[in-house]
Amino acid sequence: MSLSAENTTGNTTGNPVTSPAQDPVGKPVRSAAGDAGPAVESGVPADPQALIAARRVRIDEIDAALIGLVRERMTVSREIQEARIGSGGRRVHLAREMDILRTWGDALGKPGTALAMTLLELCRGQA
Ligand SMILES: C=C(O[C@@H]1C=C(C(=O)O)C=C[C@H]1O)C(=O)O
Repeated sequence: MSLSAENTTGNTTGNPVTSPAQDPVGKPVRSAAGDAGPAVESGVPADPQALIAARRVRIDEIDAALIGLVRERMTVSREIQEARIGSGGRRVHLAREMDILRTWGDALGKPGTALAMTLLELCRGQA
C-alpha cells in the first residue's frame, strides 16, 4: 500500500492547481480531483460542492489506509513487546519511545508528538 501524496506541487489546500504553462489562455481545465468538474485559471473550482465531495472520497480512502497501518503497527509492536517480556524484559522501552516521539515531532511539530503519544498508547497501553 502506498501513501505517497498525489499532489507533488506542495499544495495542501485541496484546491486544484493550474499553471499558465498548461493553460496559457485561462480556459477551463480539468481539476486535480479529476471528477470534480472544471477549474479555472484562478485555482477557484467552478463547482466547489463537486470538488468537496470528490476530495472527501479521497480523505475517506486515506483514513481507511491510516487505520489499517495503525492496526498493523499495533500487531508488530505487540510482537516486539511479547518477545521482550518472554525473555525477561519489560514491556516499555523508554529510549526507543523517545526516538519515536522525536521523529514525529520533527516531522509534524507539537501535534505530531501528541499523535505519536496516542500511537504509543494504542500499541503498548498506558505507560
Ligand atoms: C515495540 C516496542 O516496544 C514498546 C512499544 C513501542 C512502539 O509501539 O513503538 C516502542 C517502545 C516500547 O515501549 C519496541 O521496543 O520497539
